[in-house]
Amino acid sequence: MDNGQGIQVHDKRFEPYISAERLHARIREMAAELDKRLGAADRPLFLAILNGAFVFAADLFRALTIPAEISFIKLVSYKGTRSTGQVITAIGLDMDLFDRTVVIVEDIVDTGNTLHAFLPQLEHRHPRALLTVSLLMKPDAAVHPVPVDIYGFSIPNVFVVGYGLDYDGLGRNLPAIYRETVS
Ligand SMILES: O=P(O)(O)OC[C@H]1O[C@H](OP(=O)(O)OP(=O)(O)O)[C@H](O)[C@@H]1O
Ligand code: HPA
Repeated sequence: MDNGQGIQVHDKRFEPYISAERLHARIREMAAELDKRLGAADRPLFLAILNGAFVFAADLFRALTIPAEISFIKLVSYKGTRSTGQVITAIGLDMDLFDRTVVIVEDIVDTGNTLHAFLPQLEHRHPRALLTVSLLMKPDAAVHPVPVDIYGFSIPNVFVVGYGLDYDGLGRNLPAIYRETVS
């Protein structure tokens, strides 16, 4: 698929953007920051959002040295009424979050719609603290400002694939991140 110049996924061309080495170096730094910030927390609970975050979450979690738990949840979004806007249901969120230190793990915050709709649901469960961690964020695409406490890379408003991120189901297994080639 990779001919040295770029790759094809479905109908789109992509070019190398963030190498596997840069990803892993940055993730080690993020884990060190989390170790420091969560060192006093009692068994912080990492909640990784499926599907995209599964690769990042696995590497980030293994780079931590503090005792911590991890669980994976899937968000299903549908359009509510005009007053409720986007509605999100979390599948697999069956643990008690009361008084827990919870760390949301995302692969990307793009428009912010997902976390904007989901974070209030978590707040309603009264965690002791709620942190958000995202590998990537696209500030120029933000529709809703959402708090991202720790992020790996701030990127322009370009479509990216790889390292868990997909284009129509493909590309998640690429070890690095590629950006769409706009000709
Ligand atoms: O800030 P936003 O514009 O809401 O975009 C971010 C969300 O989009 C992606 O998920 P997606 O719904 O594509 O599902 P996937 O993780 O299964 O690919 C990504 O994993 C985030 O959850
Ligand atoms: O740039 C992106 N790539 C893949 N999935 C995404 N979900 C939100 N933004 C993106």
